[in-house]
Amino acid sequence: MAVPPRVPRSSPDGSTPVRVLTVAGSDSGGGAGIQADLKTMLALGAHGMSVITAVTAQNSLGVQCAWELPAEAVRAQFRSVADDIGVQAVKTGMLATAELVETVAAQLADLSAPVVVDPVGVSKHGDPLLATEALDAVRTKLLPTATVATPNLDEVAQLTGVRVESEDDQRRAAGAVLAHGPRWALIKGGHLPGGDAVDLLTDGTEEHWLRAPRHRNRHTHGTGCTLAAAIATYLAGGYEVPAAVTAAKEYVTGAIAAGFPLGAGIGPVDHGWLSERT
Ligand SMILES: Nc1ncnc2c1ncn2[C@@H]1O[C@H](COP(=O)(O)OP(=O)(O)OP(=O)(O)O)[C@@H](O)[C@H]1O
Ligand SMILES: Cc1ncc(CO)c(N)n1
Repeated sequence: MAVPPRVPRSSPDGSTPVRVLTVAGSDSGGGAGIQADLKTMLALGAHGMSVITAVTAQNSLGVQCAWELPAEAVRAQFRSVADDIGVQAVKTGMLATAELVETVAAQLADLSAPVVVDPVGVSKHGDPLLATEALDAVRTKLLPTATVATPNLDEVAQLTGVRVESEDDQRRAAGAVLAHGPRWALIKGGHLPGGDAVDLLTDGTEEHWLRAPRHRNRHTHGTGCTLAAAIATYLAGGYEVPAAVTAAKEYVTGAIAAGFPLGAGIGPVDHGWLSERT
């Protein structure tokens, strides 16, 4: 198994340490959302910060309840972090409502740091994490701010209408996502059948097919959040997009292989797997 690097101790501007922000929902079970993101950032050697958009009561069986925060609370958290500590990359995850999508997009539009948009729509159990009325704001306000957008196949279908069943479809889906303005699209094939988990990264010119062995482990709670947070961490550390996504894929693949049972349902990936290796 490839062992991904940790980011350098100091960030590209010479300051220490690399600082990454996640704007996402809290997962009480600790496997996805804010908790997955902060663990990923720590594992890869960065200082993680958080803007909490929503609180979920969630475990290995699904999302039992969710409450979004007021837009003012989201804006205030963002300003506190950006104005004082400084942000070298941002990852967005669960944004819950159209108002929060617009609030976050407005903050991102003024930021010069790279942005990874994980357009979270539903949880692994099918529980909604984004209001259907918010899809338009994701397309028109959030995706244009993205350096990389990382939809899974359900999110691609929701956002673009493209149904993906093959690698050719992944290419068409990427074109449809790029039409909404992100610089790069990563179309994750984790939900496709096949011996490998294959993701397509493209900016419309370059194509990178990222392949990793599909692990038969059912403890995959938090895969999408972990991948997007790792990409943001590597971008904050000065990596170019293809190198950042390649290293992030190595990190999530190892975390899936090491995922463990907790609760009666789908357990979390192991964010700490690297510390066993190095
Ligand atoms: N069983 C598996 N073995 C190896 N890699 C996997 C497996 N399942 C998913 N992946 C990879 O994990 C990453 C996340 O993809 P996935 O499609 O699971 O995201 P997601 O559906 O957004 O996750 P989430 O359920 O957290 O929302 C991708 O790189 C994908 O290829
Ligand atoms: C809070 C949160 N964000 C994202 C996901 C995606 O799976 C989840 N299950 N929970």
